[in-house]
Amino acid sequence: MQIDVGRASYVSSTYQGENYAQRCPSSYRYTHVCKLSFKGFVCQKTTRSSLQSTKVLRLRVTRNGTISRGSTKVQEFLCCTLAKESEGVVESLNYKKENVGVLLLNLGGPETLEDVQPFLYNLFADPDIIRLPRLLRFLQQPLAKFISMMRAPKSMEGYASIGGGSPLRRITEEQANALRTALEEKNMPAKVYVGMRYWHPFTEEAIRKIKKDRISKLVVLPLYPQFSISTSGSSLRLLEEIFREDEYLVNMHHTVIPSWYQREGYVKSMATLIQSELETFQKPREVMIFFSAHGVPRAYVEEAGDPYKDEMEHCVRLIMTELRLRGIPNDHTLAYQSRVGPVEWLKPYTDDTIRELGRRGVKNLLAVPISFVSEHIETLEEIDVEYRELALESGIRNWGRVPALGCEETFIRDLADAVIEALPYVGAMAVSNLEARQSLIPLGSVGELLATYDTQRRELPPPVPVWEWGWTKSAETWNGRAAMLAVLALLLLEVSTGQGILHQMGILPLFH
Ligand SMILES: C=CC1=C(C)c2cc3[nH]c(cc4nc(cc5[nH]c(cc1n2)c(C)c5CCC(=O)O)C(CCC(=O)O)=C4C)c(C)c3C=C
Ligand SMILES: [Fe+2]
Repeated sequence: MQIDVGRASYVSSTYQGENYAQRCPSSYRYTHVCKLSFKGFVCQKTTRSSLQSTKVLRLRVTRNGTISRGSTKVQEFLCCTLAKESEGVVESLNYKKENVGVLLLNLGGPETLEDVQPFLYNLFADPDIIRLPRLLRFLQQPLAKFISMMRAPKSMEGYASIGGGSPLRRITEEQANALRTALEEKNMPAKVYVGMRYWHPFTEEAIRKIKKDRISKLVVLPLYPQFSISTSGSSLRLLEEIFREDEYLVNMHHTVIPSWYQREGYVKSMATLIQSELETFQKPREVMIFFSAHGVPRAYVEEAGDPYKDEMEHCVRLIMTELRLRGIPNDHTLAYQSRVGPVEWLKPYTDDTIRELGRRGVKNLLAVPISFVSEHIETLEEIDVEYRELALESGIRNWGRVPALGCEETFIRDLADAVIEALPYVGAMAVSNLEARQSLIPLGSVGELLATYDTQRRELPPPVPVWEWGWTKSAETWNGRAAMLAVLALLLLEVSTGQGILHQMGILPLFH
């Protein structure tokens, strides 16, 4: 028996009737367990690509060793598996060389203070951030201009305090380089591209490079561990639009890794960072582990079906389980930070929780930013400055913060494994693979993935106010809504009459 990938002799001598899982090194068993039985020429591949789900794929192997279903994917899967498992043993892999690319998607951030307002404009012009009723969609851009101008001074203050710009581009590019090296070390040479949603290098720039390099297989990897409509979802929607309009891209095989917080490498690297930061406290056992996730408006979860909250809670459980296995029994809390505007965001809020923990007599707090893998304004300013100050005022004596993962080795190596494991699925999901639907958000093509959630694209309350005043939360909410209506009415009037303050400021004509 022989399969025409990998080293034929290796395949024939070891796979016959044998439980492949028994031959895998233990570290490897977590990611792939392959059971190949050639009796009756059925090949069964069991993939545990995450701690969460076990996937089983049955395939027919013909008498001459070729696989009758999904042959290319499986051949490549076996190839990667063989190459990985028997590193140094396999000398030649005679499968067709593909031009593999990895596209890292991220938010992007202003690099200078002048960039802040146009960056905010791009963010608020995103219909996945401000979703207007169909009839008012024509107002998206003028509204984005208006809100970005209102918010820019406050945001600029924040960016000024962290050195005049966001470190996101630099860190993401370092991560891309590290991932390329890790893939090379795993015998899977690939080009790695960075595509930002709201600032340079924009997704469109990355796509231009991908086309120029004639990439034939693309793995799309949003750099958000957990999936949200407002982050990965928005980036993927943009990507889908770009793909749909381009003949080359429509035909290029691709797959998406929608969320990966459940991967062993991520969970373990987070646990290691927490463990080492705990050791900096005088009494590590008494420290409250305080997970602070970026919030989203509640309506995203409750009305549009955003899996973000579920994934976040699951993520925290996995990290805590890993810490317990390491003999770290500390208490922990999860709260949501960075809310903007008068609508309700996911609760509990980070600031309220810090005050509450202070009231309950907690004296040692270790903040763990959990929704993002690089340092950014919300770790460097909001957590390190604002929340630290609030914690000390609330009676917490010792404060610590876990650094973002950045280019941490185990993490990057695991991302490389995620890419390698995704490759067999490239181009495969258009056939509505049942196996892929087992996970919360399935691995799949952009189009199919977007169809699995938020199908109706319901209108959502705008998460940001266009104006804020008032003393109480409820007054703020109603003021916000009233102001929103007033501004919309003004905008409507301006658009219909061609006269008004925005025209005088030179804003509206830009969008005509
Ligand atoms: C998982 C992470 C993030 C989610 C979810 C998210 C949702 C979300 N954000 C805004 C509004 C703003 N976000 C801003 C910056 C920003 N957001 C994230 C991550 C998530 N956002 C990051 C990493 C950054 C920082 C980038 C950097 O430059 O370092 C900003 C700009 C900064 C500011 O003015 O506060 C805004 C505004 C909304 C409305 C939203 C969900 C609907
Ligand atoms: Fe944000």
